Amino acid sequence: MQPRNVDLLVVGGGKAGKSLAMDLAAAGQSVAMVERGMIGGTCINVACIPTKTLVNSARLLKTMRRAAEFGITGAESPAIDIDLLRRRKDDVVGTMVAGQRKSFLASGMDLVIGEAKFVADRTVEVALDGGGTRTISGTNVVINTGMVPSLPPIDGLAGANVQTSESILRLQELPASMVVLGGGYIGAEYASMLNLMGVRVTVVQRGTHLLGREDPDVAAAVAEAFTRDGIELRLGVEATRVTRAADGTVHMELSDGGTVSAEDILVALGREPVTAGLGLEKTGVELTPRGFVAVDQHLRTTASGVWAAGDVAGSPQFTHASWNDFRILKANLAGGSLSTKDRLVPYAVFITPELGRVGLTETEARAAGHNVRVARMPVSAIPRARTIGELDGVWTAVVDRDTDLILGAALLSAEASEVIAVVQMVMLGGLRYQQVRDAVITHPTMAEGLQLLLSDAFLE
Ligand SMILES: Cc1cc2nc3c(=O)[nH]c(=O)nc-3n(C[C@H](O)[C@H](O)[C@H](O)COP(=O)(O)OP(=O)(O)OC[C@H]3O[C@@H](n4cnc5c(N)ncnc54)[C@H](O)[C@@H]3O)c2cc1C
Ligand SMILES: NC(=O)c1ccc[n+]([C@@H]2O[C@H](COP(=O)([O-])OP(=O)(O)OC[C@H]3O[C@@H](n4cnc5c(N)ncnc54)[C@H](O)[C@@H]3O)[C@@H](O)[C@H]2O)c1
Repeated sequence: MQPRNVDLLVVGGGKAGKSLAMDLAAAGQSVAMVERGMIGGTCINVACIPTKTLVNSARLLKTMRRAAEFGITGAESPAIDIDLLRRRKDDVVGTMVAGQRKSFLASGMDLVIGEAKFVADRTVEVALDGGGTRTISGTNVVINTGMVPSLPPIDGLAGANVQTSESILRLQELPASMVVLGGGYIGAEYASMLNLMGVRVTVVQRGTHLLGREDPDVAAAVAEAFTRDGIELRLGVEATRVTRAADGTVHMELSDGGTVSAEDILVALGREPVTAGLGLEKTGVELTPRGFVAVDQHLRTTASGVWAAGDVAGSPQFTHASWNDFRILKANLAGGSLSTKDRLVPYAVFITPELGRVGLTETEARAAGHNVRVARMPVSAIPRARTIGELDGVWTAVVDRDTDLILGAALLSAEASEVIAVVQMVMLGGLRYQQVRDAVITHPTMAEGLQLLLSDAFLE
């Protein structure tokens, strides 16, 4: 049977792919999108949205425990009800998934639920969810298959019935203790959240500091906050062997000869691109040495008419980066030449207090040859932090001494995920740091703290 040919075939309904599919279908193009089951993609189903919903509950619990400090009595013994917690998370996710399905169908796209595999040039065969197969080809094809948790070959790990960032969302009971293997973004967010929920947490991290991509002083401030809140950190060590005893307890042997035991284990050792088994060689798409789809700065793969976007294309692993990939693809499919080069991609790590990041770290700025000034300020200096009783954290910014432009910032505090967007806009607008320092900013807000940070008191 001849494959059905469409103007656009999207393989994997991630942020970039689904946005493009809806957009072009609504504009009248023939579009098919193949998705193997997670309507709306990773972010909505098993990543950003459920985790941040849970983080919100964990923070609320923390605030309620401090109620008396804020002059409120009657909330002395708040507790997590895991069933209600899961129900709220499922409600938030379910509502968003339902909304997505509606939008997909309203756009006029052909939504194909099943597993796609390339069988020829720009052509996939789909093993349909309901049984049977369908073959579809596209004049243009976008690969947006994302990433999945990786389980490295650590002795015993595969047989230890471990939790990943996906399975942990289905927990029926909160364990009394948890070892979190990996101190990157996922490990740090879960460690922080579980600890607030009353789980005794130990983080095992190979690197000498948490959040390996951050400056050592920023990571040290995170480590200090974690330790103060009762999280145990085992830094600079690797897990060498993992076993789960008959009573369910997990035992981990470490490279320094130490051991850690806990009721459960979360593995957060990074994610791997979904490219194996996709049959990409059948359509002439090459991979990078690490298994990502190789793309140029316009998101073109090595095969004519085949594009890739999001995590699988090696874009920064954030939903907003994939969303920006959509904009680039949309322009380039129409003959434009938008590029991923030099784009400013901020992010926030939703630990408590949270870390907002944009631009260069101090280490990166110095390595790039900038003549650097560093601003560093305890969050307790910000009036708003006093009124909300959130004094933990430190803000840093890196300023170019020659141009007075802000090169980057790391804000560890309450509301840092919001304030970092202000810094991003300052950077995008090319404002000098003095223009922020001397502007009129609403009092008392956390954003106002940027003026203090960039004043003589804190800028070296
Ligand atoms: C626990 C966790 C928390 C996170 N928190 C945040 C956060 O707070 N903020 C943030 O910006 N980012 C966060 N991220 C990262 C973010 O989730 C990803 O960067 C983003 O979802 C990547 O989207 P994407 O467009 O690459 O594709 P994805 O959303 O990953 O979509 C890929 C889709 O392809 C489908 N697929 C794969 N193979 C096939 C196939 N063969 N056939 C058909 N369909 C297929 C999959 O089912 C999936 O739906 C988090 C990630 C994790 C794991
Ligand atoms: N808020 C957000 O935007 C957010 C939240 C979660 C995840 N994400 C995205 O998801 C991606 C994946 O997150 P992740 O945390 O799984 O990966 P990661 O790469 O950030 O962290 C993995 C960590 O595991 C450590 N590690 C590796 N092997 C080890 C070993 N054998 N023993 C001990 N430690 C070891 C590494 O040193 C690293 O710190 C991130 O890069 C991020 O872009 C984003």
